[in-house]
Amino acid sequence: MAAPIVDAEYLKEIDKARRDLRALISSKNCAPIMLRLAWHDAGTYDATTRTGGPDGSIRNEVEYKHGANSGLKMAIDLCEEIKARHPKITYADLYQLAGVVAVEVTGGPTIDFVPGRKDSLSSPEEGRLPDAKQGPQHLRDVFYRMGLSDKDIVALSGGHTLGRAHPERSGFEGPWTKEPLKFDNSYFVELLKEDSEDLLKLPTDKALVEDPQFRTYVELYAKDEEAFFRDYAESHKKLSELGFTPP
Ligand SMILES: C=CC1=C(C)/C(=C/c2[nH]c(Cc3[nH]c(Cc4[nH]c(OC(C)(C)C)c(C)c4C=C)c(C)c3CCC(=O)O)c(CCC(=O)O)c2C)NC1=O
Ligand SMILES: [Fe+3]
Repeated sequence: MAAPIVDAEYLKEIDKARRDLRALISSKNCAPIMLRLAWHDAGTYDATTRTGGPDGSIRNEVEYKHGANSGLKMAIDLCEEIKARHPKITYADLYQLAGVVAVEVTGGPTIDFVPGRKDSLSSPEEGRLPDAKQGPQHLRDVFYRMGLSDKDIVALSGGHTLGRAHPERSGFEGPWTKEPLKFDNSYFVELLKEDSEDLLKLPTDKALVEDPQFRTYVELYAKDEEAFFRDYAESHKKLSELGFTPP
C-alpha cells in the first residue's frame, strides 16, 4: 500500500489522534497493552530481508492469532475507535503513536515520533518475536535480526516496568514491578534483587543479569534513571522506525 503524504493536514490528524490516545489510554488504564501492541507490530522486522516491522500488519487475524500475540486483539479493537475518527492515519503510524503515548502518560520519557509509515496487508510467518523461555543467545539472535544492539535489548526490556503477564495469554503471571502503571527504572532495581514471591522475572529477564554484557547496562539503569530514560527513548524510536525512512 502507498505511504501517506505527510502534509500539514496529516500532521494535524496525528496531533488530534495523539490527544485522543492520551484520553483513551488514561481513561482505560491500557498503557501496558498498547505498548506491547506497538512492539509486537514492529518487533517482526528482519533487517536482512527488509520484511515485517511497524507496518500495521498485526491487525490481520492470521498475525494477531500468533501465540506471542495472545491478548492483543483487545488493544487492536481499542485503536479502531481512534482509526474511525482519523481514517487518514495509517495503522502503522497509529500503533506506533499509541506506544509513544503509552510511555508518555505513565511518566516515561518523551519519544520523538515521525509519521509516514505505510500499511502492509501481508503478515510475516510466526516466530519472529523472542520466546520468553529462552536465554541470552536467543535474545541476541532475535534483536540482531531486527538490526538492534545489546544496549537496545536491555533498554527495551525496561518496558516491563509497565503491565503484567497473564496465565491465559503467556502462561506467566504477575507484574514485574510494584507500580505497573508507572514508567520508571524499577524493573532494573527489582532485577538485581533476590527473586520475590509477588514479582515476575521471565527467563529472558533473568538473561539480562546472567550475561556480563547485558548486566553492565542493567546496573547502570538501576542506579541512573535518567540514563535509562535517555537510552530507552532512543531504542524505542529505533524499534518504531525499523525499515522506515522518515520522509
Ligand atoms: C526482550 C524480550 C521480551 C520478551 C520475550 C517479552 C515477552 C513478554 N512480554 C509480555 C508482556 C509485556 N511486554 C511489554 C513490553 C515489551 N515486550 C517486548 O518484547 C517483545 C515485543 C520484543 C517480545 C519488548 C521489547 C517490550 C518493550 C517495551 C509490556 C508493556 C507487557 C505487559 C502487557 C500487559 O500488561 O498486558 C509478556 C506477558 C504477556 C501476557 O501474558 O500478557 C511476555 C511473555 N517481552 C520482552 O521484552
Ligand atoms: Fe514484553
